[in-house]
Formats: sequence, C-alpha cells, structure tokens
Amino acid sequence: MLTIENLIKKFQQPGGGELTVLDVPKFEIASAEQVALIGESGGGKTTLLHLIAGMLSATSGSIRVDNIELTRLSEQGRDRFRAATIGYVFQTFNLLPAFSAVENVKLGMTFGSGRVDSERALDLLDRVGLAERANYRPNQLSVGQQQRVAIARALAGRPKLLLADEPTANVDPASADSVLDLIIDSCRSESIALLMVTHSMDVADRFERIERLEDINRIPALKQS
Ligand SMILES: Nc1ncnc2c1ncn2[C@@H]1O[C@H](COP(=O)(O)OP(=O)(O)OP(=O)(O)O)[C@@H](O)[C@H]1O
Repeated sequence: MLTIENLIKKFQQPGGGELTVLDVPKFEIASAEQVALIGESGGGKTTLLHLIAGMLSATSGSIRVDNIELTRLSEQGRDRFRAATIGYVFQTFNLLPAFSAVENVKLGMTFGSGRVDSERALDLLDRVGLAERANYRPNQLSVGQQQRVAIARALAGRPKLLLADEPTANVDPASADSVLDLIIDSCRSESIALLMVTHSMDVADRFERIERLEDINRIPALKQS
C-alpha cells in the first residue's frame, strides 16, 4: 500500500546551502502491515513520516500510497489525500485545547470524509477507555488520556495508513503500554497499515517487522551534507 522509490529529500539550511537528509532507493509496506522504524537521532525518521503524510514535498523520487503518486499532487491535493487516507499520531498529541475530547475526535472526521458521525466518535472514545471523559477538554485530562484522545482522532477518518511518531515518548510507562496496545490492536482490527517511529527496543519488539532507517537510507545520520 506504500511504495517509495529513489526518494531524495534536501532541506535549505538557515545559513545557506542544502542538506540532504534522505536518499531512500526502495521502501515498501503492505496493506495492514505493521512496521516499527528505529534509527539514530537526526537521521530523518520524522522527515520520512512527513513526506509519506504529504506534509512535506520530496525533492525527487516517487511516493505511492494506496496507488496515489504523492509527488504529482499540489499542496492542496496532498492535504486532501492526507485527510482521506492518513491518520497521524504525534509525540505531543496536538489536540485543540478549546475543544472537548469528543469534539477533537469529530474534527478528525471533518478532515477525512467530511461527514461527522457522532456515534462513531463516542464509540472510538469508548474503545480508548474515555467514554466518561467525552466532554473534558485536553487540560482536564491526564497526559496518557490526551494521547488516547489523539489516537481516537487519528482513527476517526478511517485511514488506510496510520503514522505514529514516538507516540509513547511523553506518557508514563504504565500508560505507554496501553497506548501502544491501543494503536496496534486498533490497526489490526480495522486492517490499517501502521508505521511507528520509536527509540524503544521494547516498543519495536512488539512489531512483526522492524526497519532501521540506516538500512534503507543511504545518507548516514551524522554525515548529512
Ligand atoms: N525544516 C527543516 N529545515 C532544515 N533542516 C531540517 C528541517 N527539518 C528537519 N531538518 C533536519 O533534517 C534532519 C533529520 O531530522 P528528523 O527530525 O527527520 O530526524 P529524526 O530521525 O526524526 O530525529 P529524532 O530521532 O531526534 O527525532 C536533521 O538534521 C534536521 O536538522
């Protein structure tokens, strides 16, 4: 469902010049496959997730998700693609502070199909163990609960691919396990492909497939030029 070929990503540097962060000849994920992505800090893992989500544009090469060639889309086209196809769980949750848990989940639906299904929003909150907290705002929830709302929001638009960038990095160890179970089990039950960045081998060991960025990227983390 994801095929990357000859992907190059360069960034303009603040002081002038360009930095090549990624040179990925080939990387593929099958439908409903679950993959952990590990690698050195600064290697380009978040950059790769942003490219797959269409939040960044590639310098060259091909990224196909669900048979859509992202590199041919305009920025607006990539926004539409992301809303329809991708769920994204951030390290820092990114919930809207003025909205309740259930409103945050419903926002995940308006980005997707555009249709708000209140029953599914409550059902998702129930699934993440927060049915009783549906009307709480993010600052009235614990950190682990906020991440569970963010997971419900990411699933709300029925994505085909869930991208998760260190989703357990900012939650306590006990909540981290339940957050991880929730992501892995929800993707399995809804046949959603999953690509999760993690620094934890304990987390990575829960996955059927572990990829090291260094093995798919020709640019070493410390020698980006
Ligand atoms: N917008 C940008 N402009 C310039 N350089 C950038 C930009 N975004 C990222 N970089 C550079 O790209 C490289 C890869 O960053 P990225 O955040 O993808 O790494 P990472 O593997 O996710 O790191 P970590 O594990 O520490 O989160 C870094 O050297 C970073 O400085």
